[in-house]
Amino acid sequence: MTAPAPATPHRAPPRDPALWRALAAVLKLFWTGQRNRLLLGAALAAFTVLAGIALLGLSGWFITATAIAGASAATALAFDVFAPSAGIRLLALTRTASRYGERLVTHDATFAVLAALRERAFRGWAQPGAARRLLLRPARLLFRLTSDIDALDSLYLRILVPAAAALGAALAAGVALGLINGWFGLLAAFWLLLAGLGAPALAARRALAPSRRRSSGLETLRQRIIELSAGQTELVMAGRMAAAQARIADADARLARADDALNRIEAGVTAAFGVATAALLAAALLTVAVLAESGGVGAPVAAMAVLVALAALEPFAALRRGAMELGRALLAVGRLAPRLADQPAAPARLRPGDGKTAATLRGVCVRHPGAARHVLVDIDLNVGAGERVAVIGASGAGKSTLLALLAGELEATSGEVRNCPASLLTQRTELFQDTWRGNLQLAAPGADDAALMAALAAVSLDDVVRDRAAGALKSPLDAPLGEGGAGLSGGQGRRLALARLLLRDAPLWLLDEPTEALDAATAREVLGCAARLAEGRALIIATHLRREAGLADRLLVMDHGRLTAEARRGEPAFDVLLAGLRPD
Ligand SMILES: Nc1ncnc2c1ncn2[C@@H]1O[C@H](COP(=O)(O)OP(=O)(O)OP(=O)(O)O)[C@@H](O)[C@H]1O
Repeated sequence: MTAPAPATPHRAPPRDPALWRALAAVLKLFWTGQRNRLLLGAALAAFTVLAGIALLGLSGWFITATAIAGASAATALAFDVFAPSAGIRLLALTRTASRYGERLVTHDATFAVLAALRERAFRGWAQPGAARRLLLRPARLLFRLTSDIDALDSLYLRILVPAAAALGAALAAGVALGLINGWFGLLAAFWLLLAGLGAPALAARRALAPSRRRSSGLETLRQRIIELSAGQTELVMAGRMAAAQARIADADARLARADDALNRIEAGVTAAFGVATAALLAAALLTVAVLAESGGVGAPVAAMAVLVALAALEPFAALRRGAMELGRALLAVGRLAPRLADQPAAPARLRPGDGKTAATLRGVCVRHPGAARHVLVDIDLNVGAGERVAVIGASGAGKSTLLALLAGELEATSGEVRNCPASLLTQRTELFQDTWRGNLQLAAPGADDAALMAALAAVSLDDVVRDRAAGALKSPLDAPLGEGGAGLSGGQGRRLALARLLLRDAPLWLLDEPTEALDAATAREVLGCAARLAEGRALIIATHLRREAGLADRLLVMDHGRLTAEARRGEPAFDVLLAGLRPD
């Protein structure tokens, strides 16, 4: 079970220039990724809103004009009902079509951008340093990859698009009402912008803190629930179950408090829109009454003006949701931006080009990120092509770190590392709940079924997978594997890991305690398999076990991060060192 993680600290306040730079960088990714579709979506949204306002205005005018025209037979016969009703139908149809098109285009463009961002973020986290940090907090990685990226959809869908449509509405209403009376148009546009943008802006500002609290509260709640369900047994044994439940209840209560605060703000902004609408309605009625009194406008135009003013405020209400989600989106932007930036390419490893060397290290020191002291100190090492080397030494001496360095998972703090492409077999076999094919293709995404079956045959697992599939599936590789390789014996799991190594086809294999947890007979079988498959490759094995070190032609002794002794097969020291290792 992972150690309980503290609640995520709240990130920099929104005035932080770094946050605005990050926001600009994320918006730039939207812009460069899907510029045309994003613009088309915003244009369709603005058109939908304008068509809605025109529809309401024209309907008001038409109903009033028809009523007045119907007052006498002469005016009723002269009144043209066809042109306005055709206009109403046209507006209704185009509004429906453009709304449908807008939804399609904006969501399609947003999902395309988010999919690209998710891949970019994933690649960012797959960098050696970031991946190692996140492995300590896997629940956070999951949350960041899902919720944080999803939160970015509000930036375009719920903030930029409604804002563009609302501004278009204010402008169009201002011009339409200005044609009736200049001051009327100017003041209406001013009120629309002041109330329509002011209320959501105020709400967004007030909602920043609670929506950040909500987001981090949700992350903490998920993390604690995962910890509780993954570590139930340990918690019960340690008598800490009640405390773990209390921590979940506490996170839940914090989440509920943040939800309450957000609901209050949302209710407030809804009320503010109600007041702003009522004020606009009253002012518009008074204005048209005065204009009608002075003979400036007739009743149909007056009705149209009131409805246009009312309809123009409605698009601003759509900004309400964006305002509530701005805090969450900004928090996501702040957390994601460093991972979305173009990753500096890892310093190019120099590869030995002579065909005789698999790895050369000169004066190499390594320190783990955040650690105070070096784990590897002044390492000089030369491993020939096809050579088999075992690194032995006490637990914590730095053997796994040396392999991680050669695998490219860690960078040297100083010194020079040259090695040919390497594959690492870690101490734990990482197998996932997926098909056999999915588990194997992790090593070679492009490998076809024939190549995968050949790799399984090389480790004598082809019959096992055929038995599992029992002919019921299209391909034996479709057979499912349980989480952590559940359903496989320890030896089979290790052999499956060896098959993956084979699929990578690297000239240097790094084996970290390859048979540590296996019984002697299974270990011999796995080691025989590894020795056969590694033919022609260089092999570096980190081990405490005699049977594993016995594969090597040379033994290297590591002590507190330094290589302190070595012996080649045939030298008396080799047998002495081998004899000092743990027997089967
Ligand atoms: N990610 C890490 N961050 C900080 N320190 C680490 C990290 N990984 C390992 N260390 C430390 O580096 C030192 C060497 O660890 P390493 O795993 O390389 O030793 P090892 O010789 O392989 O041990 P073992 O035989 O038990 O596997 C240890 O003191 C360990 O605590």
